Amino acid sequence: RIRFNLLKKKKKKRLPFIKVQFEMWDSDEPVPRLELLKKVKGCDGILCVLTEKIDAQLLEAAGPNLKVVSTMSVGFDHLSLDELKKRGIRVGYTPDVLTDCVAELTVALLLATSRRLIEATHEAKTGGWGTWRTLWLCGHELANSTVGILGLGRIGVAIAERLKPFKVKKFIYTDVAPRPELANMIEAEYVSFDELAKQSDFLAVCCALTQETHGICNWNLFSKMKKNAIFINTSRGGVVNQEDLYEALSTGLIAGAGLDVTTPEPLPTHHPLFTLKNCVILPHIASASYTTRNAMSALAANNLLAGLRGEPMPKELKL
Ligand SMILES: O=C(O)[C@H](O)CO
Repeated sequence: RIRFNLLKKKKKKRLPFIKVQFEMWDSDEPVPRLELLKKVKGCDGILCVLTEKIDAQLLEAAGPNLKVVSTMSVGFDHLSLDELKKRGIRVGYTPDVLTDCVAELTVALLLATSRRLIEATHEAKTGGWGTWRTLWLCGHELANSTVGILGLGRIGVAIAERLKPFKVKKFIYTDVAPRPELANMIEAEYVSFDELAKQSDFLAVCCALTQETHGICNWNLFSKMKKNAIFINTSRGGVVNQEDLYEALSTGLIAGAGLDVTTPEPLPTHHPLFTLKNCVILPHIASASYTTRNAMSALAANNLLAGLRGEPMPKELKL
């Protein structure tokens, strides 16, 4: 629970001193919903992570004091933006500080998937490693490939910058409109959604989950992709139709998929995608480095405090 009082302004340029009373959920497990609904009552601000749904029900439970919601994430699909806007509640989020970390993990996942590293270590450990065989565990290489980016933002650029030294031949991207200022940084060509599907040897999904992108990676996309294509998703599980992805992977329509995000999370261990050798699934760890998580939490706290002071936030989401 957060209360704040403006005590005094010392000098003109100094930030006003605010006294904040807060209650912290001191566990790595999400706050049980009913408890959260009780605890937010009367709060002036909420700092949340992506497991908390900030929707009309929660905003009603918080009541009219609530002025700021600060999420420790770059993604904001867990926030009902319309409801927040309607109530004049400001929103902080954490872009930029996680870009390097997410791009690094995306490259790691791409290589683990395309060079079949998980399968390979499993074979080595469980007796599958026989004599050297010419086509055993062959994968697909980045050299001379075309890499497609679905949704070009800071993270897409950072991924391309890291992949370039692997001698990628061409970067292509699609988005709602061309983004020349970002595309020029990586010499990426703007193409249609269909061309992205047809041309990409590697396709990295980097778009935010919105009503427009929900389920956008479905049979329509997979059926146009190359047989050797590798599909990588480190954005949100909701952009993928998982039944269609399973079909595409199990029938050899595409070569492999690396997913850091799924629907739901955690993905139940009996889910069919876990049965596929050509699907590498990680438990949503793209931003999981100590440096990045510390930076995200500091930024989220500073967003919250700035919002409570009524000042511009370091990173405020335009509603
Ligand atoms: O939205 C985010 O910040 C990421 O998904 C967390 O890893």
